[in-house]
This record gives sequence, structure tokens and C-alpha cells, in this order.
Amino acid sequence: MKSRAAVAFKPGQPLEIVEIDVAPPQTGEVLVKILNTGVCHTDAFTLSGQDPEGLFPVVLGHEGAGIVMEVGEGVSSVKPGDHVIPLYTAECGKCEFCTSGKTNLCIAVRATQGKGVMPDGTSRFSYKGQPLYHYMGCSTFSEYTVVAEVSLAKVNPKSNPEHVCLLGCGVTTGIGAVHNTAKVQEGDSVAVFGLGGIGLAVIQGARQAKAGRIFAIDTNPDKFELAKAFGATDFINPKDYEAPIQQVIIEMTGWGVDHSFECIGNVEVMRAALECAHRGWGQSVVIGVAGAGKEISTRPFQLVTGRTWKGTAFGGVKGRTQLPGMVEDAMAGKIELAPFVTHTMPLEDINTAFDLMHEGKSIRSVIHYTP
Ligand SMILES: NC(=O)c1ccc[n+]([C@@H]2O[C@H](COP(=O)([O-])OP(=O)(O)OC[C@H]3O[C@@H](n4cnc5c(N)ncnc54)[C@H](O)[C@@H]3O)[C@@H](O)[C@H]2O)c1
Ligand SMILES: N[C@@H](CCC(=O)N[C@@H](CSCO)C(=O)NCC(=O)O)C(=O)O
Ligand SMILES: [Zn+2]
Ligand SMILES: [Zn+2]
Repeated sequence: MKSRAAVAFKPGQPLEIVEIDVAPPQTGEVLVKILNTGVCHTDAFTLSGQDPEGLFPVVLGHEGAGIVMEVGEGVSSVKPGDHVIPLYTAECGKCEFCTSGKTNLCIAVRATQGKGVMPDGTSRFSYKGQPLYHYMGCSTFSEYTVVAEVSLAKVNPKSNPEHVCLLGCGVTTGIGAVHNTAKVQEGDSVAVFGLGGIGLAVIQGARQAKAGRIFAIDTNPDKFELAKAFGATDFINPKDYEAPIQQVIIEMTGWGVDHSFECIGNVEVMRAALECAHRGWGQSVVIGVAGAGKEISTRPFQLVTGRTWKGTAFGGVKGRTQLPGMVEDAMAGKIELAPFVTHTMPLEDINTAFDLMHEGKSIRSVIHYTP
């Protein structure tokens, strides 16, 4: 079938809106019509050419919501008409990782996903007869996409896809990082570096956990207003200080914060986030994705004196098991999604979404395929 799609033909170039060919779903696969998709910084990261797994030409996008159109052989957990959220972290329920009870990092389709193909090693997308790569097992920048069954969460059909698409990545990652990875407790202090979709979701999660002081840190002070609305109590622009930002936070708190979260993808800030954590027990969670060749460093003494460095993918959330409940929480007002959607636009204007992100003017731009 034909599908409108925004294709990244080359790194660093704007996406091109073209009509691509989408082959039918094979065994264990599902054809999904995407209704809405958010644009996450990770899409921009891969488009920039900095992603070691980046492949071109590719259909990017991994923060979508849609409806099942057709299922391949052997698919039993979803049927045409079901409302779904594609998952870049699959959940097969059977692999060593799924059954460990320790992680959400299912391995069922991860190897082929990282190579931009479906589990049988081939692509369902082509343009003018040439194959296009899939992206993160989702490729939500195509109106019709093919996804592995294990990479689909079935959600309430009454949910608003323009909002719940954000649970496909950004909001789930931030909220999950607070509850699953850091396990923030009532009264704990929290520092959030980077106030985009991820950082603001961390703040929302911290407020749910009844955290005490919540420090919101960004070099763009325009982000502070929304951070305050989500529950941040203290606001820091590192550009206002000569001292390293970790020193500023330690001076403001005495010994540092109980939890810090890096939501930027900057290895220098990752170091600052670790070093502003409380002596003896403070922990720092890396969420941001850093470019190829980047490495983190600190004095080992920072760890010797009790700080812990952690990381999280998709906030530690098991998509098929937990995402339907998060959608219910959003419908019940327990998770706020609307304030994240600062812009909406048709697929044809998707490059504007990347411009707004780079200019610091958006939190999330949400693309709609049908008016
Ligand atoms: N681990 C995961 O599962 C996961 C999931 C989603 C996104 N991410 C990553 O999280 C990061 C954030 O994504 P996003 O969509 O919120 O991005 P975004 O671009 O919307 O937000 C980033 C924010 O960081 C701020 N910033 C940039 N440099 C800064 C600095 N030196 N000090 C303080 N603030 C600074 C920017 O002003 C902006 O507000 C990206 O690296 C993305 O790839 C990771
Ligand atoms: N491909 C990159 C790493 C990209 C990365 O870290 N992705 C995050 C999700 S970002 C969503 O916006 C993630 O979940 N990673 C775990 C996984 O992909 O299995 C690289 O090679 O460095
Ligand atoms: Zn993302
Ligand atoms: Zn698994």
C-alpha cells in the first residue's frame, strides 16, 4: 500500500514528505495507522548523524499512537480496530530480560531493531523500489507503519491520541525514571537538568512522589514557567553563575540533592548532575542520549563517597504491561499530558517541529496525519 511519510534520506538534511510503499505485515507483525506522533529530541539526534546506530534512508519517529489495520500470521494479542502505542522497548514476556523482574530491556527484537529492519531481517518500507530503514521498531513518521506484535501496547480506544502519543516516549520516560529507576520518596530533594519534554515529565513524576525541593535547571529561562506549573520549587540558569553548577546546588542544599536527573544528553552536565548528588547516598540518573564517541567521567572519589550513577531507558517501564494503565491515569487526570503539547501541525510541516525544538520554542510538537 501507499503511505505518506517524512523520510530522512541523509543525515543533517530536512525530512522529505513523499509517498512510500508499505508491504503487508508478515508473521508476528502488525500494520498500524498512526493518528498522531510527537517529535522527540532523539529523532533530532539520529537525524543529526550522531547516533552510532543511525541508518539512512530511514523513516524516523517513535512517539506515536494509532489504530491496528491488519495483523500478520500468528498475531493474537491485537486485532484490527484496536488502539495502540508502538514501543521502542518491546515486551515479549519470555526472554531472559522480561522474566528477570529486574529490567524492561526486552531483547526479543532489539538486535534487528537496531539494524533498522523487522525481525526477519527485511524492511517493509520502500521508495521508488529502494528499501528504507525502520527506526527504533516504530517509524511513526509514516502514516502506515509495520510493527512487531511484541512492540505494541493496546490502550483504551477512548483516549486522545494527540495526547497519549507522548506516553510512547517522553512522558513515560520522565515519570518512569522517578518511580522505577530513582524510586523518589516523599520529602526527597530532586534536581532536574534540562526542561524539555523529558525533564518536565521528571518534575511531574517528582511531584507525584511528593518530593520536597525540586530544582529545575536550564540554560533557557523560558522553560521555567512550565517547570513551575508542573511543581518545581527552585529555578537555576547555569549562565547566571560563574561557579560550576554542581557547586551552586551543593551550596543551596548543604550536601547536595537526594536525586538528580540528566535530561539533555550532555556529558559535562552528566558529570555535574552526579557531583551535585548528596554525599553518602545521592543518586544521579542519566536519561539524555549523548553523541557517538562521548564518554562520561568523574573523580572516583565521588562514588567512593557514596554517590550512585544510574541510567534508564523508557523510564524502566514495561510497555505492554504498564502503558495501558498509564493511559488510564492520563484519562483520569493523574498524568497531565496537555501542557506538553505546545504545537500541533500536519506531517507536511514536520521540519518546523525540528526547528522549534532547536530554537528552544517548543516542548512537544505533535504531528497529525488527518485533520
Ligand atoms: N533514556 C531514554 O529512554 C530517553 C527517552 C527520551 C529522550 N531521551 C533523551 O533525553 C534528552 C532530552 O530529550 P527532550 O526531548 O526533552 O529534549 P529537548 O530538546 O526538548 O530538551 C532539552 C533541554 O535541555 C536544555 N539544555 C541544553 N543544554 C543545556 C545545558 N548545558 N544546561 C542546562 N540545560 C540545557 C535545553 O534548553 C532544553 O530545554 C535527549 O538527549 C533525548 O535523546 C532519552
Ligand atoms: N542508538 C543509540 C542510543 C539511543 C538510546 O539511548 N536510546 C534510548 C531511547 S531514547 C528515546 O528517545 C534507549 O531506550 N536505549 C535503549 C535501547 O535502545 O535498547 C546508541 O547507539 O548510542
Ligand atoms: Zn524519545
Ligand atoms: Zn522479552
